[in-house]
Amino acid sequence: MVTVVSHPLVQHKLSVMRDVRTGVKEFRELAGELSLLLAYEAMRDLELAPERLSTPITDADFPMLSGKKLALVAILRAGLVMTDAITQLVPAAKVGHIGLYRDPETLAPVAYYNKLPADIAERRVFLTDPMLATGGSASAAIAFLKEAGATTIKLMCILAAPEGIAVIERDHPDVEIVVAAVDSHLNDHGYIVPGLGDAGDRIYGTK
Ligand SMILES: O=P(O)(O)OC[C@H]1O[C@H](OP(=O)(O)OP(=O)(O)O)[C@H](O)[C@@H]1O
Ligand SMILES: O=c1cc[nH]c(=O)[nH]1
Ligand SMILES: [Mg+2]
Repeated sequence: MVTVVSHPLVQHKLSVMRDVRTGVKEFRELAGELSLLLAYEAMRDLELAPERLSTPITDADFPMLSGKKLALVAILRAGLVMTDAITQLVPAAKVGHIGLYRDPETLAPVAYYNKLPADIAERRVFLTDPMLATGGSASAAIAFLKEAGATTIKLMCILAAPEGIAVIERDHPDVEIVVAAVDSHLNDHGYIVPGLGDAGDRIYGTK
């Protein structure tokens, strides 16, 4: 299942990120802001349970988060800016990191790091990566999470290509995707068109 967050604030911020004139500082800030808005949508179905509390006026039952605890997992590098932002909303969430880069020739994901919370199997996982292009990186990351025992996984991306969505739906039909926009297609180098360029390079200023 794919949820496209069509809220005007999300769409405006994404358009500014796409603009080639947007510099590193603003791009990184916008990626963080968009991540909060995507998380608001992705976490819409978190469970609540009534808890007895005292206001200054009286005692009553009020909704508090219940159910599985949360884990945020970043696909390095670019997913890091998303988990960093989202911890503002859910400070008790544990954070995992999966290091993957895409081989520029084959476009296949290459794994170089993997550090997940020990109790990942008991947590609801929100996997972050700004870009879902061929889907190879996200599919490999989800496979790592499942090997580690995770059963409830949502993938949060800023931008996706139809090709990447199709790969996740094929490899991991149980994983929901929350994204700000789905673009037209991939170019011959595996970049999303019209896209926003290389997210990692634009976040960290490495090009
Ligand atoms: O869907 P895919 O075709 O796998 O492409 C998407 C991946 O490419 C980018 O990472 P990149 O390989 O550039 O690594 P980086 O974040 O370290 O720059 C992006 O952040 C995704 O992880
Ligand atoms: O368009 C793309 C595709 C993969 N990775 C990116 O950062 N951008
Ligand atoms: Mg990159």
